[in-house]
This record gives sequence, structure tokens and C-alpha cells, in this order.
Amino acid sequence: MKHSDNIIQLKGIGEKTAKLFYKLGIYTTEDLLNHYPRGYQAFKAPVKIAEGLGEELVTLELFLPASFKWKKVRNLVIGTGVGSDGRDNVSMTFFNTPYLKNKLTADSSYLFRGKIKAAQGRYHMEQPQIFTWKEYDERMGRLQPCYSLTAGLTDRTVAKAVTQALSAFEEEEYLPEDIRQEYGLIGRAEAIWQIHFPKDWDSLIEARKRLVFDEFFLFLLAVRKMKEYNEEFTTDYPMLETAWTGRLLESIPYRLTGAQLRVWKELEADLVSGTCMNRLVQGDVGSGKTILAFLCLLLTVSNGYQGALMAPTELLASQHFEQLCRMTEKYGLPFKPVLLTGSVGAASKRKIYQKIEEGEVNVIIGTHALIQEKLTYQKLALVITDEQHRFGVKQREILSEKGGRAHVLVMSATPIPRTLAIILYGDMHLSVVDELPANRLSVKNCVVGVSYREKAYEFIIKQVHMGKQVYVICPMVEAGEEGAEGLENVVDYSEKLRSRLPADIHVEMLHGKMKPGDKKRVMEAFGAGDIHVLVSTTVIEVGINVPNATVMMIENAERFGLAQLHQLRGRIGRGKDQSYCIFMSGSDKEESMERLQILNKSNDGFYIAQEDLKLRGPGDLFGIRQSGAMEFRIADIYQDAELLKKISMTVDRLLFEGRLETEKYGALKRYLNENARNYIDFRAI
Ligand SMILES: Nc1ncnc2c1ncn2[C@@H]1O[C@H](COP(=O)(O)OP(=O)(O)OP(=O)(O)O)[C@@H](O)[C@H]1O
Repeated sequence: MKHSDNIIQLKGIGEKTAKLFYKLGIYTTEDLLNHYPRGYQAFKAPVKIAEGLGEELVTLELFLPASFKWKKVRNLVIGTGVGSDGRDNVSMTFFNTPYLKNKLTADSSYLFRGKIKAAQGRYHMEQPQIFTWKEYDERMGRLQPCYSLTAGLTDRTVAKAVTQALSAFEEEEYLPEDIRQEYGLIGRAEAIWQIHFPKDWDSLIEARKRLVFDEFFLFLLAVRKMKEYNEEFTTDYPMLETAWTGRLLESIPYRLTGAQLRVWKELEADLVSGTCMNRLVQGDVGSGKTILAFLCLLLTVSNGYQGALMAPTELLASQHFEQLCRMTEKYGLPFKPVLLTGSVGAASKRKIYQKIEEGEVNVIIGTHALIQEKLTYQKLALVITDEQHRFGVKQREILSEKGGRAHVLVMSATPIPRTLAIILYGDMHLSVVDELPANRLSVKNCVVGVSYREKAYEFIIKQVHMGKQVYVICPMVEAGEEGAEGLENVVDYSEKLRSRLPADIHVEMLHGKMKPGDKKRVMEAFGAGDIHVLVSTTVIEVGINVPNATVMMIENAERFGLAQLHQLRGRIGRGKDQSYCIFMSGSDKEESMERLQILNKSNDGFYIAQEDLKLRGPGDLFGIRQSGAMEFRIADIYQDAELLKKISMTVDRLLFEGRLETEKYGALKRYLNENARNYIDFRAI
């Protein structure tokens, strides 16, 4: 088998199961092996039923006094039975497992592993796993992987597929011995086995270390390659300063902050320098990066070229588009913008393509599909994108094919210390907007338990009656979703709020499963102030700007990463009025309260990232995934910062000494060439 083989070639994966894997973005065996567990379960000694009640998976040794009863309900085969641990009984249900009929016999004992629930004084377990003592002994003390799943797929199915893929071929070792020794790394094949099926915690730590190394190492080689590629290219689109930008700055209702002004000067200098711009602008949430992007676009179009602005979501793309249209009209700017997103119909799309090709429009706003589309630009001189989609060489080449060598500006709201930013964005120049507009009052925060909810509703009612708007964030879309148990969901919550709040308060919902057109309509109505309370998932996390929204209430706040909560909270406090953020914790565990207190204390993204790291500590191998930039598969730029710095020096040394060209590094060189997708930029597009 090869890495690139479709998973359907694995035994036991038919078309139906394959489709579930595709949903998770797993198409090839390589994707499968790279789908690392998100956590592990330990197989501990069996417990008594009453002791095992709760959230955790537990194992029970149960005696079956009678056989299971099996019946067919529509196309389901359902088995029910009772097991006893000598003290208590537990009822069990199995679905579609007819082969158990012969396996489970009366008057025998088995080990059952599952979650125990209790209702009306009775214990129950659904679809537990069954083991003999021999089978269980082999697993005891071992860690079992838990994967990110989708409805219909179980950890067992994924683990089985992974085992098969692992046995089907030997991972190639591409790191030369000297590097492995220097860093004390285990072999690649061993690391991949152990990350999925670790012998114990120590093996897991070793496996993670090797895979983190690989991720950083390959990424940094790619960054260095990009740097070489970008170095001092004369631009195909020389520009001259224009009076338009000064005019715009005088027209807008505020003055730029010192930081915005400084960064704008850096951007302008790049664009008129005669070489290709390649710059990252970093600035905390709400620091005012959008106007800087618009200024760059203005300079570009007034030089007679086209510019593209790519946003990570359709919602944000439409918001930028609306904002640019409003400005164009209000200040008579020379923009001829067009919005190009996935929800544009085929016929309109063709028309838009033609307009772009013929230069009838000069600003193209859309999602990242903009550079993938089979679309020819007339003179695409500037591309503005976000941090998650910075370009690798391949994307640059696609862009060049669409015209000449465009200037590239990347926007980021992730607070990364400068030392790390220089490494991770080594192929780019760096500008930082390190000042918030002066008219801002800092957001007032509170971290509370669910008993505070009623008071929060009263507060929301008061704020809405004062003319303000509110976001309520829930972690799930609807009940019945995988992992939704015990968590608030947008669909039910908006219903609940409608009946709880006075009738004059207009409540609407927003989530990723809605049709793009509906999402856009809701967001526009919220922007226009027609919706007072928006119950939403994290789809509003990035970039959404409705300055009149001054209250945010986050349900199950304990379920989000701190960086993500900071991004979410960044949606309020964007105007001159006082804003309030209520972090509602569904858990009274001390650690989750302590984590949330960090947000309570500070509105500074940089501080939050640092504190989060301290709290998670080095033992937290798979801390809650942070959202935002630089999401590596397993590495964590904060937690693994020291390793990242060291690897960066190693990469410099390797390249400086030309070691990549030596025979000893042949396997690495080959790997890089063959796995261009990973090497160039595994996240971009
Ligand atoms: N210098 C300024 N003075 C006052 N208001 C400003 C200033 N600069 C920008 N704003 C306003 O602040 C709000 C936030 O700006 P913007 O949307 O550009 O933030 P951002 O940096 O893109 O944040 P995010 O990363 O959260 O999307 C907008 O309403 C914008 O009009």
C-alpha cells in the first residue's frame, strides 16, 4: 500500500464508512495515519456498577443470569439484557449486533466496557464493548485512542482502520541519524504506532516529541524555501503614492492610532518600493486592521490595478464587501468591488469572471476559493489574506499563473511573541498594530455559574431596551449532535430565549449548518440593528464587526480554548460604549473556573496566551485546541516554543552548511520532494 491510496482499499471500509471518513477530511491512508487521537482512555481494572456511574468509560465484570432478548424493530436488531455484579444490576441495550446472539450466553460472566447512566434508581449501559478476561488483560494498563469523530463513526472503527493501515506499510525514516541523536528522537514508524496505540504515558510522550519535531522541522524548511523564493523580487506591478489615501484618512470619522499610522506607512513604503510586498500585519482583536487593508487596496486600484481580499468565512467576506461599498459611495472612492463566494450561482459567477478578466471590477472580495477558481484576473497586483491561509510556493505559483507576481499582505489577530513570529513568519516582514483606538472602554467581564442565568437575562433585557445588541454563544448547533450531551445548542437555546425574553426583543439564530444566503441575511439584519439578540455558534468568531453589540454571553464557556474565547469576546467592545462579557461556566470544576478567571482579569490577547500556557503546563499533551493561526496537527507554538526555537537554529545551520545536498540527507530530500504537499505548506488551501 501507498500513502496516497484511498482508504476504501482497507479491509472493512466500504463506501458507506469511507464517506464518514471523508467527512472528517480523511481520504488517503496518509490522512488516516495523520488523524491523531484527541485523547486517550486508560483500561483500568473493573469496578462495581455503583462506583462506575458517571461520565467516564468504565469496565464491569457482570454475570448474565439469562440470555439476551433480540427483536427486530423496522430495520434495527435490538438486544436487551441484564447483568449483575453481585450487588447491583445493570440493564444493557445493543443495536445491530446480531453476532452477539451466540457470543453472550446465560450463566456466564463477561467484561463490559461503557458509560453507566442512572434513571429512576436503575442503571443502564448502551452498546458496551465486550471482552473476555484474556482480551482484557492484553489491554489493561494500555491507553486506548479517542478520535475526533462524526456521527456514525466510532473510535473502534477508526482504530481498526488505523491498525490496518499501519500494518500495510512501513513508514519511511527520513531523518538522518545525527539529527535524531541530537534531539533524542524515536523512529518515525514507531512514533506513528505509539501516537495511536501508546504502550504507556512515557511512550506517548516520546511519540509526540518526534511528531512535533517533524511538524516544525518540515514547516520551517518550507518557510525558508518561501523566503528564498520571495527574496527581493522586482514587482510586476510598480506603484506610486496617491492622494486618494490621504483623502480617505481625512474623510473617515476617526483618526488612525499611532500604531495604525506607523503600519500604514510601512505598507505604503512596501507597495511603492518596486519590490514585491510580502508582509504580515499582526494586531489584537479590534485594533483596526481592516482600514489598513482598505488603504492598500485603494493605493492598488488608484494605480490602475486589481486587488483581492480573501476572508476565512463567507460571512466575513460579505461584511468586508458591504463596508467597502458603503465607503466607496460615501467618499466617492475609485473602487469597483465585486463579491465572489461559493453561494454565487453559476450564471452570475460567469458574469463576474468576465468582469474580472476584462478589468471592469478592481476589487474582488471573497473566500479562499478566489485563487483556486479557474479565474483569470486582468492585473491582480495585491492579494490580502489571513494567517490561516498564508501561501506556500504552490499557491504563489498559482497566483503567478493568474498574472504577474502579486504583492501579498497577511492579516493576523493571533498574539504571538515577536521571537516566535519571526521564526514562524520568517518568510515575511512583520508589522504590529500594538495599540487600540483611544475611544475604547475595556470590556467588563464576569465568570459565573448557571445559577446566574436569570440575572444575566434581566441584564440583557435592560441593555436591549437601552438600544444595545447582544450575542449569546453556544457550543453546539442542535441537540443530538455527536458530543452535544449536556451542552447548550443554538437551536433550542434561541427557542428558549424567545419565550423567556419580552416579545419586543427580536431573537434570531446563526450557525454553520444554515444556508449561506440565510446566514448572510441574519448577519445583515443584526448589523442593521433589526435583530436584538443573536444566538450563535462560533461562526461569528473571526472578524465580525457590529459595534452596537455590547453584550456577549458565552454558554459552556469551559468548552472553549482561551484564545478562542478571546477572539469571541473581540466581537464586542468595538465601539465607544461600555461592553460586557458574561462567561457562563457549565462546570464548577476548579480548573475550568481558574482558566476562565484569566479572561476575567485581562482583555489583552498576549497576556491570555501566556497565562493559558502556564496553567496548562508541560504535562498537558493535548490541551484544548486553540483556534486561530498556526494550528499544527500536534505541535503547539506556545507549549513547544523552546523546541521550535531550537529547530529553527538547526534548520538555519543545515541550509547554511548545504547539508541537505549531501548523501546522508538523501532520504530527507526525497521525502520533501515526494511530499510536496506537506513540505510546501500543509495548511494552505
Ligand atoms: N483609529 C480608530 N479609532 C476609532 N475606531 C476605529 C479606529 N480604527 C478602527 N476603528 C473601528 O474599530 C472597529 C474594529 O476595527 P476592525 O474591524 O478593523 O478590527 P480588526 O483589527 O479587523 O479586528 P478583528 O481582528 O477583531 O477582526 C471598527 O468598527 C472600526 O471602524
